[in-house]
Amino acid sequence: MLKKLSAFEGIKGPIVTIVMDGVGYSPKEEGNAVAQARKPYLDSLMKKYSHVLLKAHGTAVGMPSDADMGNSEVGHNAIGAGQVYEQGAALVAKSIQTGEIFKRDAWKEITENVRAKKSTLHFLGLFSDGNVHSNIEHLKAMIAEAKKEGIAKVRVHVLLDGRDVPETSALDYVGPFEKFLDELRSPEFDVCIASGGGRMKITMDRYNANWKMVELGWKTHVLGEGRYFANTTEAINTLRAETKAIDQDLPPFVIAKDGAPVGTIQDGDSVVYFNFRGDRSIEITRAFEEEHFVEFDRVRFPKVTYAGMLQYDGDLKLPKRFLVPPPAIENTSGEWFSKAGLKQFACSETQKYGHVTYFWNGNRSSKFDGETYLEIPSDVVPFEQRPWMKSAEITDSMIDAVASGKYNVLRCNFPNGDMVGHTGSLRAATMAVEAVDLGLARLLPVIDAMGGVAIITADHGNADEMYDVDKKTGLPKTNKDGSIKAKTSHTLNPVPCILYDNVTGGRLSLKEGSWGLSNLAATTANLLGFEKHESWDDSMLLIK
Ligand SMILES: O=C(O)[C@H](O)COP(=O)(O)O
Ligand SMILES: [Mn+2]
Ligand SMILES: [Mn+2]
Repeated sequence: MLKKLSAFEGIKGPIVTIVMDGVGYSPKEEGNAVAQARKPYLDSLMKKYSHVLLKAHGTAVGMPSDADMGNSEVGHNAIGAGQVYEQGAALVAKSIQTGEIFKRDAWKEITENVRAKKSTLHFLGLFSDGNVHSNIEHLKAMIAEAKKEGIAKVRVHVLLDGRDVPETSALDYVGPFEKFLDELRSPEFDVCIASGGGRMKITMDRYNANWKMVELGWKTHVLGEGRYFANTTEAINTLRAETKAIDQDLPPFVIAKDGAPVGTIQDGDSVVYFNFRGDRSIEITRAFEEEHFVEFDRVRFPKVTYAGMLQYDGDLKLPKRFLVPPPAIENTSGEWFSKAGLKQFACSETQKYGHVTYFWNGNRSSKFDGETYLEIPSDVVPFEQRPWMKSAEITDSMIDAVASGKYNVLRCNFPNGDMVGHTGSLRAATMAVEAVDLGLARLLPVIDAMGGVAIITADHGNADEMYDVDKKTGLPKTNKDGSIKAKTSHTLNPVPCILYDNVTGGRLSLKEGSWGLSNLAATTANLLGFEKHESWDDSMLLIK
């Protein structure tokens, strides 16, 4: 049980954590949608209330190095668990480096299956070195190992990124990768790319937001249905010229030879989904694993030996076979607040719903006792067209939940800074931040009225840098037509953390220090009048 604090009895009203997804802090104004947004409420909070900056990237959130940006999974894991675990990106890299991955049963089953049946080994996943969902180096290591182990035929299905890496960088990955395959290819080893498409068009949907994407991916990778091209470079060049889309939004393509697709997925094949992150892996995994599947008509359901890079959901055991064990995230704040008998409320719209539930609770999909979840359905539109997203509805629901008096601890996520930040539109991203500001201005007074306190923070940066800046010159890069190259990915910047307290008469503040997202759980525990769990990182709270 969490012990009661002796120095402080705890706030009587609700403690509310508000995550402004993708709203990082940078002193640089140019290309910074957060700084440029008209957000009088948030600006006044930064003047009036105790605040600090939190590290939200690199080793502070369990990434392999400090060159790695943060992301929603590692960010919400750290906030919810109050601790830093080595995350998927680091675990897989290590397992490959030590060779452990190839000694485990999952890899052996995948490879023995294709050797025994003389069938094809397929790799499907996000094709970049973004290190958020996947890393192309992991893919290359597995292909090289497959050749070493005498596998005869490999097909690769590539989901183009442009979201965790520069927006039109796909050919920077395709070129060197084709060369890598050319060097491996031999009469005994037949390897090539078989299909692909933009990650926001096919396969990588999350939280059941848009199953049509997964259906289109299935048609592309499994059935080989779609527009044929002779190779990936031709596909990308043609589709870019026709659609003007950035990589993440490019339509699907099928690589064909002599009028037939080169790599459909058939009975007896093995399939490795090489993304390590779960949210955008669960739906396609279900399509490959579920015997009775109702989300769309698969037309053909090949009997394959399937493995995910990691297990994506420990409660649902999805997938059954995985190449590397996921981090065992234990003693989350959700669990211990539940054991303390507290009532918890979590809310976001579909796009971030799993962030405040599944990621928050250490990648568990089931609830702890006393937890209530509310999902507001997201629009299925390009978010630069609706930068306000469902911020008003999230605010309405949070106001109702706070005012109901039923909950001791509440959490919500405003997706705007992140989802609109990923589109690369600076104009829309400033509006996204402004929409969050409107929400805060409505919600926080209700928390006052209930005698509560709020922590306003974020999980990583995104909208704080909307220009792709040349590291050497410090100037924004430009496109061929002279326009500024947009940055669609997250940033390495810290995030704000504001303690909004109008109820203790100034007794509480945040200590100066070198803090990260993993310090939030202990801080919340203290606000509730409890000591932190022994495994959590320290509280930032100073109590007078
Ligand atoms: O999945 C995505 O949309 C991006 O790769 C990462 O964004 P998130 O970590 O904020 O979800
Ligand atoms: Mn996020
Ligand atoms: Mn994001």
